[in-house]
Amino acid sequence: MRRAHTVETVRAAEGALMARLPDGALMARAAATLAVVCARTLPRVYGARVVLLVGSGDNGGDALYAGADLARRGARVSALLAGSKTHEGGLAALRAAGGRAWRPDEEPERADREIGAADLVVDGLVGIGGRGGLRPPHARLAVSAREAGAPVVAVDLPSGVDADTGRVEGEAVRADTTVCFGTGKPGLFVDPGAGHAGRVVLADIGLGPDLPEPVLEAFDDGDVASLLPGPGRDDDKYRRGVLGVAAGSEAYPGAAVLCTGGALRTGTGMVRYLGAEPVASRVLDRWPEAVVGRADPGARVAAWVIGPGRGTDGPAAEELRGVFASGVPVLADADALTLVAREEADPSGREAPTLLTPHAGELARLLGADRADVEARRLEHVGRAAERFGCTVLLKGSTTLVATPGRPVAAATAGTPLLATAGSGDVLAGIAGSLLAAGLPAHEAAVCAAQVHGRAAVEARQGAAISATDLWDGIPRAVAGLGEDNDQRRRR
Ligand SMILES: NC(=O)C1=CN([C@@H]2O[C@H](COP(=O)(O)OP(=O)(O)OC[C@H]3O[C@@H](n4cnc5c(N)ncnc54)[C@H](O)[C@@H]3O)[C@@H](O)[C@H]2O)[C@@H](O)CC1
Ligand SMILES: [K+]
Repeated sequence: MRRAHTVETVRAAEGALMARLPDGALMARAAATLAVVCARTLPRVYGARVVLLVGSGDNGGDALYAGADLARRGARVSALLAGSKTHEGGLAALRAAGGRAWRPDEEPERADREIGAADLVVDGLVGIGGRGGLRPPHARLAVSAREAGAPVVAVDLPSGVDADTGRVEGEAVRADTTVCFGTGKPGLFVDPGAGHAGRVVLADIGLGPDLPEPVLEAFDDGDVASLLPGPGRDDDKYRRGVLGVAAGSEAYPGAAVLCTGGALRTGTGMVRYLGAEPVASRVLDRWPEAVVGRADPGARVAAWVIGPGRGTDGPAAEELRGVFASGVPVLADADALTLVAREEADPSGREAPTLLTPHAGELARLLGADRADVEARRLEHVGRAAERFGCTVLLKGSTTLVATPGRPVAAATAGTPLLATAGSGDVLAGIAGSLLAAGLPAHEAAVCAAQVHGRAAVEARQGAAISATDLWDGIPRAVAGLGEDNDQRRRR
C-alpha cells in the first residue's frame, strides 16, 4: 500500500532529516533515483536527447542534477530554464557534465522544437512548492511536453497538479512516470491529479522515521487481495454471511436485480432479498439462488444494503430508520442517502459498521455543499462527510475515495471511466454489502469493493463499453485475478 502525506508534513519531515545530514545530501539522493528511472525509460542513454524543464525551485534542482548524471553517461542534455532564478548548484553540475542550458521565454518556438525532438522530457518545473495554475512560460512548456511523442518523467509530481488535493487549474504536465520523493503526495492518487501522474515510483530518501501517519493510503490489487475473505474449508453459507438487500421498487426493479447479482457474484453466502412483488419475482427469476421475502427491517441478516432504487417516500424512510436501528453493518446508497440528506434518517449514532456510498452530487447534498466544489476537492469533502456522520463514506468517481474517522483516507486505484454507466453503482453496493456480510470492517469492505468493481469493468469487456449487467461476469474474474497476483507474490 502506498502512503501519501501533505506538503506541510513532508516539509516538516524533510526539515528534521536535513538537520542531521550534510548540505545537499537529500537532493543528491533524490536526483540519483530520478536519474536511474530516467535511464530505464530510455532504450539507450548514450546519445539520447534529454530535455529538462527547469523551474526556479528545488524541483528544478533535482532535474538538473539528474540531467548532469545522464550527461556524464553520454546523453545530450538540454535544460530549459523557465524560472526567474535557477538552482545554482544543479546548473553548475549540468554544465560541468557537458549539458546545455538556455531560457525558453526568449525563443518559445525553439523550445517547442527541442521538446518535440526529445527522447525523454524531465518535468522539473514545480514540485511541492507549486501554487495555483502554472504560469507562463511553464504552462506553454507543459503543453509542448504533452504534445511531444517522448515519454515524460515528472519530478516529485506533475507540475500543475496540486500536491495536497490533486486539483488542476489550467495546464498541467501529463507524465508517463512520476518519481516522488520520500512519500507519495495525495494529489498523485486523487483525480484529476492521478490522471496526470502515470506510473508512480517512490524514491526512498530516508524520510520514513520522520513521517507521521499518512493522510491517504492508495490500495492496489495486492493490498486488496490480502484483505478479501476467501471461502474457508469449514464455512457454510451462514458463516460466509447472509446479506439483506432492501433495494428496488416497482418503478426501479433493475436496482434490486443488479445489487443482488453484485453480492452473489462476489461470493456472499446467501442473499435475502426483502421487498414487495413484482420486484421480488424479478429477482428470483434472474437469481434463483436468492431467498425472497417481504420488506422487514427486523429480518435476520449479517449485513444490509439499503437504498438503490428503493424510493424516498414515507414507508422507505421508515424502513431505513428500522435498518439503522438494527445492530448489524449497513450500507446505505442512492435513495437512502437522499433520505439521510433530508434528515429523515440518521446513521450518526450507530455503533455497528456503517457505510455511505455517495457520488459527488449525493455527497454535496449530504453536506449542503456545491457539487463542483466536491469534485474539485474530493479528499477534503469525503473526510468531512465521514466526520459529520461518524461512519465510513465511499465517494464514487474515477478515483474512489474511502474515509473513516480517525484513519487515513483510502484510494482505490482500479477506477475506470467504463464504470460511468447506469446501474453500475447498484452492483458496487452489492459487492460491498457482500464483504460487510462476510465480516470485513466498513473501511476495508469499501476499498476492496471499489477495487473489485474497477477490475470487474476491465475484465468484463477488455476495454469495450459495458453495461452494468456485464459487471456480474467480471466480478469473479476480478476476484480470481487479485488472488493470482497474491499467490505469485507469496511464491516470490
Ligand atoms: N526539501 C528537500 O529536502 C527536498 C526537496 N526536494 C525537491 O524540492 C521540491 C520543492 O522545492 P521548492 O520548495 O523549492 O519548490 P518548487 O521547486 O516546487 O517550486 C517553487 C518555485 O516555483 C515557483 N512557482 C510556484 N508555483 C508556480 C506556478 N503555478 N507557476 C510557475 N511557477 C511557480 C515559485 O515561485 C518557486 O520559485 C520538491 O518537490 C522536490 O522535488 C528534493 O530534492 C528532495 C529533498
Ligand atoms: K514537477
